[in-house]
Amino acid sequence: MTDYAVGAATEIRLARQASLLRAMLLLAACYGFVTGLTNFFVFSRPLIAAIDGLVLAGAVLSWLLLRQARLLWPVSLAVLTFYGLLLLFYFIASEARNYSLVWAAVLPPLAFFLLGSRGGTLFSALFSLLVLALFAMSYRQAPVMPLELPALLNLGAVLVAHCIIFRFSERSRELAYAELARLSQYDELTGLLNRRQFDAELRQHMALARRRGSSTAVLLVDLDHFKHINDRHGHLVGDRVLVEAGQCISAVVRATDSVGRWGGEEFVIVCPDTELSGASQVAEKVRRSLERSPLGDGVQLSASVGVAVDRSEESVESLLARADGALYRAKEQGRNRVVLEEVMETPVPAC
Ligand SMILES: Nc1nc2c(ncn2[C@@H]2O[C@H](COP(=O)(O)OP(=O)(O)OP(=O)(O)O)[C@@H](O)[C@H]2O)c(=O)[nH]1
Repeated sequence: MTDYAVGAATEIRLARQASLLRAMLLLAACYGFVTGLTNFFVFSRPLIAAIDGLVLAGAVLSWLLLRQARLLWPVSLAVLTFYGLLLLFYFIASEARNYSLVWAAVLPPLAFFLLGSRGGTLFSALFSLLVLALFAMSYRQAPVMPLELPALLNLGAVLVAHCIIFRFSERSRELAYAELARLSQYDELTGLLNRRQFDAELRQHMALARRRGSSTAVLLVDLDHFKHINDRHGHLVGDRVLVEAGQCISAVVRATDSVGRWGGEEFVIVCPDTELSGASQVAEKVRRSLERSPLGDGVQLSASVGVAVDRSEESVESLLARADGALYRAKEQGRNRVVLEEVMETPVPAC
């Protein structure tokens, strides 16, 4: 995805995480309120009612903290840890007389969604180990543990299955997201930046250059008579020529320059901190390198290059349009050449 798209997708994910966490906190608050009143007034168990009160208080406090978006991750971790430990304590305090431990199965999916695959795995593994340790200890102190062994084994197995399923699902989501990000930034055939991403990088280079008082050069490179190559050698060879032309261009420019595929048989290069004279040398280097190297199993080709350098307060579109104008003249003048933008004469003030 472009930086903008990646940012937007991340915002959506964070908003969804916050929504789920709020829904869970609401559930915990209602549960704490209802069971607290029931345990206090109906069953006369003030200790258990006090734990219910903690469930309610934890939910309200976390809800308030969540109003600050930057606290989402720490609040998520704190909520999972707090309720995980409270759950185990509740189970022990109620002498395992209720089914509160089934809530243990809710924590791993929540942890994977809120903390990602790595954080979710770590949290769920630690929590599952704690639950298993509790089983083991309770069984050594029988008859404190009234739940039957098969029920406990089933719960343990559900916890492990949840860890596997939700880790798999979260990893799949993360991999799909990374692949979408790659596809939306790079050209599928050549692996160079695509037009949108190149545009975003050019915008950034120009803004930085403006702050530093330097200039940014743009070079548009168009392979000459590419249609003939396709017609004579076929589209597969044409594709290979495009891939190798991209590699050839990337090999001769600086690591700080960015190379993109502008579309079809046209490439674009941005050279930060570069004046017109420097850009003209880069363009000549690119042109000569493409002319010298037979590409796609021996296809000889040439390229025309148009060069422009940004002017103060100029837009990306206008800079690219001037580079395109220079490229158009290179084609008109017979191809296989570098043409620089027409430098505007500074008007001489009238005496
Ligand atoms: N193999 C292949 N060909 C492509 C691709 N994209 C565009 N082309 C071809 O590139 C050719 C461009 O043709 P023109 O725009 O006429 O340009 P040209 O033949 O290079 O001529 P000049 O630019 O005027 O020198 C067309 O035949 C397109 O089909 C691609 O991804 N793969």
